[in-house]
Amino acid sequence: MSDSSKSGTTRKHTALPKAQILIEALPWLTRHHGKTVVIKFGGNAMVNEDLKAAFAQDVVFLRHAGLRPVVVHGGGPQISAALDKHGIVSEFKAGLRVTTEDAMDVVRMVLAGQVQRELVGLLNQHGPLAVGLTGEDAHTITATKHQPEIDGERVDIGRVGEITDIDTGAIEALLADGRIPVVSSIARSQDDHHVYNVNADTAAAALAAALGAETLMVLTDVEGLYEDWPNSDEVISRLTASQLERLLPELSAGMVPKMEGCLHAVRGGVTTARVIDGRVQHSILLEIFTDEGIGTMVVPDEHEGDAQ
Ligand SMILES: Nc1ncnc2c1ncn2[C@@H]1O[C@H](COP(=O)(O)OP(=O)(O)O)[C@@H](O)[C@H]1O
Ligand SMILES: CC(=O)N[C@@H](CCC(=O)OP(=O)(O)O)C(=O)O
Repeated sequence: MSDSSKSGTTRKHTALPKAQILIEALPWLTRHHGKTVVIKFGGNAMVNEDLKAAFAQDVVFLRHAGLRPVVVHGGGPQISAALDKHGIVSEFKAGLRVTTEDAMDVVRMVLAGQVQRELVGLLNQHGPLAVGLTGEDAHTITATKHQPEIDGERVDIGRVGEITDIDTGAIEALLADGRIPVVSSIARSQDDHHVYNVNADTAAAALAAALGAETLMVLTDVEGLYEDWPNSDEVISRLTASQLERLLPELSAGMVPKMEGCLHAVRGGVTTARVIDGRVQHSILLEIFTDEGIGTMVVPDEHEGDAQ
């Protein structure tokens, strides 16, 4: 045997650890293959360009790994900044933006014309994958006027919508074509010819349930649901739907639509709903392909113990 072939058999394969990392993902790849994952990217998690680019990489990775990712995006801080420029003061009631007719135009401009376009652009740096739409398109999200109850009274908060119907046709067609739908949380109106502003967590949860998604993943700017916020940063790692239901009345601010959404999703057939820290680079991959599940996971009561 020549010296050169001998050295070939003993050559150190420096890339071997990479192969091991890839093969460790095999059980997760098998489990999630062909499954729909709805990922909500919150405006507060879009804190810098690197994170947004890593988010896009993760979503494209999921798509190439055989999953069917659907992105629903928020943009609360971006809307507030734009309203400020227009001299419109932002006000929230029951965790929802009071949306006048003028504010609605700005909301639509920012979500559909700015945030959605940016995410579509980032995803499409990896190929002709992402297609942006709003709930208005092809009747994807229909809503009626939402009047939340505050201290026992119905309150008018303007053009804020309560979802009455989801038509998954356009999203299903895009998924079947191998595309990544990127959905802005604006609904067509059931009542008139205008549109409604819908909280993006609520829209993502409703879409996840209607699509029969396996997972709803909500990326935000905290590690998950804190047990005793704001007094402690102890994260609740796992909750059943019933446990969450009991906890809901105690929750405040941005966590209300998120956790109501998670509950709606798992009660609507989604296997797991997770709130995870969007400030951690590649948090989506960590969550889907490793044991190191981070954040808060909500599971249906009957699946307690077997969802991962
Ligand atoms: N129990 C809780 N655990 C974690 N965060 C909470 C809790 N209650 C309220 N919050 C607040 O909710 C915020 C996340 O909601 P929100 O600001 O709407 O984010 P996003 O733009 O991602 O939708 C957190 O930054 C935190 O200030
Ligand atoms: C009715 C309502 O409150 N709509 C939200 C829609 C955007 C959103 O939900 O963005 P985040 O996910 O970043 O919070 C708003 O106007 O801020």
